[in-house]
Amino acid sequence: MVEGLNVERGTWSVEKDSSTFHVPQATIQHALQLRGVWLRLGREVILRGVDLDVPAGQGVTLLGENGAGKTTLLRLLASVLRPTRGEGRVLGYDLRDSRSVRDHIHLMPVDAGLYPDLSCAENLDFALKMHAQQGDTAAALRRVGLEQAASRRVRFLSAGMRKRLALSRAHLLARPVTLVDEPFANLDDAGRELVLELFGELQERGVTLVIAAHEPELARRLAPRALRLVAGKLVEE
Ligand SMILES: Nc1ncnc2c1ncn2[C@@H]1O[C@H](COP(=O)(O)OP(=O)(O)OP(=O)(O)O)[C@@H](O)[C@H]1O
Repeated sequence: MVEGLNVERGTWSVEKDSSTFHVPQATIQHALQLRGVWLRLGREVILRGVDLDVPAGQGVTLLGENGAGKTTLLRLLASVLRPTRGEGRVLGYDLRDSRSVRDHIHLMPVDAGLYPDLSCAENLDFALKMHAQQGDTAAALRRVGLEQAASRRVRFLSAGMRKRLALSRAHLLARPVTLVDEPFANLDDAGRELVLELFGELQERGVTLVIAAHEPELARRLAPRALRLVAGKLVEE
C-alpha cells in the first residue's frame, strides 16, 4: 500500500492493490475535527465540550496536568472511546465509523501497547500484517538500536526498549494520522533524539501528528501548535 498527502489536490490518496481511492475533499482542511465533545468515564466527566480543528499534516502538542484527560482524548480520536455527546471526524470519517478511522490512524499508547509474548520482530510483522502493509522489520529494529533483541520476547524488554519498539512500529506504519502518548517517557537522551528524528520524518511525509507530552520544549520541536486541556476543555497556548 502506498499513501501520501497530495497537497495540490488536497486529498490523501491510498493505493491498495491496483485501486486508488481518495478520502473526501474536506479532509485536507481538517484531518481531525471535534465539535462539542463531552466524555464521561464512570462518574467523572473528563471532556466538557471540546472543539478541535487540526489541518492535515499539522503537528499538535497536547499538554495538561496529570489526569487532565490527554490519554482519554487520544483514545477518543482513535475511536477506542465514544463521545458521550458531540461528534467528530478523522480524515473525513465519522468517529462512530471506527473501522474506517482505525484503518487510517495509529495510536502509540503510553505503555507502548505491544504483545508481550511476541518477539520484537513478530510485533512489527504483526502490525504490518494488520494494515496489509509491507516493510523491512530488520532495518526498522536496527534504526532504533534493537537489532540484538529482534527475537527476544517483549515481556523481557526494559521500559525504554519497549518504547523504542513502539516508536519503530509507529514509524514503520506511518499512518496518515499518528497519535502519540508520552513518547519521551522512559527514554535516554539518544532515545529522545530518535523520537525527534523518526516522527520528524513522518511529518515530512505529511502525517498529522498529535503528541501528548509533559516535555513541551521537546514535543513542540515536532509539533509546534500547542493545545492544553484545562478543566475538560482545549485551550490554545
Ligand atoms: N477507564 C476509566 N474509567 C474511569 N475513569 C478513567 C478511566 N480512564 C481514565 N480515567 C480518568 O480520566 C481522567 C483523565 O485521565 P487521562 O489518563 O486521560 O489523563 P492524562 O491527562 O493522560 O494524565 P497523565 O498526564 O497522568 O497521563 C483521570 O481522572 C482518570 O482517573
